[in-house]
Amino acid sequence: MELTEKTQLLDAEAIRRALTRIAHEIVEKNKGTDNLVLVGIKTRGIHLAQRLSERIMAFEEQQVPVGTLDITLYRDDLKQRTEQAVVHGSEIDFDITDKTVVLVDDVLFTGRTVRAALDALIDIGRPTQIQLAVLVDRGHRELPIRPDYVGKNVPTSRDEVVAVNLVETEQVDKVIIMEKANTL
Ligand SMILES: O=P(O)(O)OC[C@H]1O[C@H](OP(=O)(O)OP(=O)(O)O)[C@H](O)[C@@H]1O
Ligand SMILES: O=c1cc[nH]c(=O)[nH]1
Repeated sequence: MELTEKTQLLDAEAIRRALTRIAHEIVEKNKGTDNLVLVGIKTRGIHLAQRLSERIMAFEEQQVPVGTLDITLYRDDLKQRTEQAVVHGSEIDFDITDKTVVLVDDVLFTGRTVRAALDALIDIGRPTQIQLAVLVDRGHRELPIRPDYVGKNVPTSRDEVVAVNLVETEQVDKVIIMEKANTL
């Protein structure tokens, strides 16, 4: 499937400002950083969680731990085109029981990845609360999942793909909409 770049949604400055705002919102909503932990969803959610933790350290002088979850979507039924999310592993070397866990991902679409992440977290421990932070909410939810913190809400068509590029993975910070040239 060919993808072509259509529009740039966020540049590096806009991503920086959105993450700074979200970092402040997380601390404000939770009245500080006590019992707060961040868990990033592979791949880019991990880098965003690390950036949020660094931002919180800069203005609160508190270290918020960052864990990671590795979740992959696969299409299990070509006829129904249903996507399933599978957890491949986690690196959470702290106890999440009695903690407020902020899950972090780059894009929220159907919600299937987040649902798998919620299952994985509940298997690992008993958090007091789980919140969700995403850089882009592009709509088209298939499950009753909503984010608590959003960098940008972007109305999209199903045929588009939102691509988050980060310095850590693509050597540049930008968010673009890609259009599918043809669909199956
Ligand atoms: O709400 P959903 O429909 O589950 O879609 C959102 C997920 O899709 C993307 O991951 P992708 O599987 O493309 O992996 P990647 O981020 O490692 O490229 C994105 O990073 C989210 O994790
Ligand atoms: O557009 C989309 C949909 C799911 N995941 C992405 O990263 N982009």
